[in-house]
Amino acid sequence: MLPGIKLFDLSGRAAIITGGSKGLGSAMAEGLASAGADLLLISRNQEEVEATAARIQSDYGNRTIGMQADVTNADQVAAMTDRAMTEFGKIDILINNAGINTRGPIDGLTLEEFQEVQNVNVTGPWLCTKAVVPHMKQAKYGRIVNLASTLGLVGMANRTPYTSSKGAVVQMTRALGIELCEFGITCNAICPGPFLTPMNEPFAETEEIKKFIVGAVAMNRWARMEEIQGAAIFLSSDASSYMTGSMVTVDGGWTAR
Ligand SMILES: NC(=O)c1ccc[n+]([C@@H]2O[C@H](COP(=O)([O-])OP(=O)(O)OC[C@H]3O[C@@H](n4cnc5c(N)ncnc54)[C@H](O)[C@@H]3O)[C@@H](O)[C@H]2O)c1
Ligand SMILES: O=C(O)[C@H](O)[C@@H](O)[C@H](O)[C@H](O)CO
Repeated sequence: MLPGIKLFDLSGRAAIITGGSKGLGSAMAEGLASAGADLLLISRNQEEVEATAARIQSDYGNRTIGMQADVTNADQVAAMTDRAMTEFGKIDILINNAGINTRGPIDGLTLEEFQEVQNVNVTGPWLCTKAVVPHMKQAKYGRIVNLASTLGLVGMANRTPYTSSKGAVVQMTRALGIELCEFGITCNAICPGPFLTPMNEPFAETEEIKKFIVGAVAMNRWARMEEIQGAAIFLSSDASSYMTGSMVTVDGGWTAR
């Protein structure tokens, strides 16, 4: 192994995770904390994100800070970046995880509902990346990990806002992967399959989702929350140094079919 390269070891690294208060964001926060990273978790819900940060810091002994910020608000994103620089002096890793999913047939959705999903899922990661990149360029190092989705790769009925936004995240990841690699910064995406997070819980018992889990997912089951952590640690670490603009599917074999 090359001197100074730390495969899967994130000790001494500082990461921002958006949407880090619950769901996949908090699962990935635990994964990165277990690999040694210090964390700034962002969410719109201050109480929730502070509670998650306190729990992770106490369980893993790293530094974990929770902060309220909306990824669609440029001033709040600037405050997020400033806070990370003040607390850690650098930003090694950005995980663009915050996202929303509004479902329904196209003729039952409003323009505002469509635009809100694009705003959070596409403008959010773009704004957060734009804010951290100058610091990463200066350090000549960075790992940007976007949470796309299998629904950025394949279609699903009644998901036009979400599939459109995740297709855009896939393409943004490819463009940034190419644009940033000359500065020592990689940008890759995870495309998760179905995880039983607060985003999906209200739909878990619907016939549509039950049929989908059995019919589309080769492993015939929901993912366990910790099953997102390997890909998140890998793409945040030196182990993925020759990857940029890549999609890593964690989908129980859904898109292999
Ligand atoms: N759950 C799945 O099966 C699944 C599958 C594929 C992709 N994803 C993607 O993974 C990511 C996380 O999904 P999840 O299921 O954990 O969702 P979730 O709803 O359980 O959690 C989303 C998090 O994002 C935060 N958030 C939402 N809008 C925000 C905003 N404007 N600013 C700041 N924070 C905001 C919420 O506060 C929360 O912390 C999303 O991008 C989602 O699209 C999820
Ligand atoms: O109800 C839904 O819209 C789906 O269940 C999604 O949330 C998927 O689980 C996920 O996006 C897979 O890529």
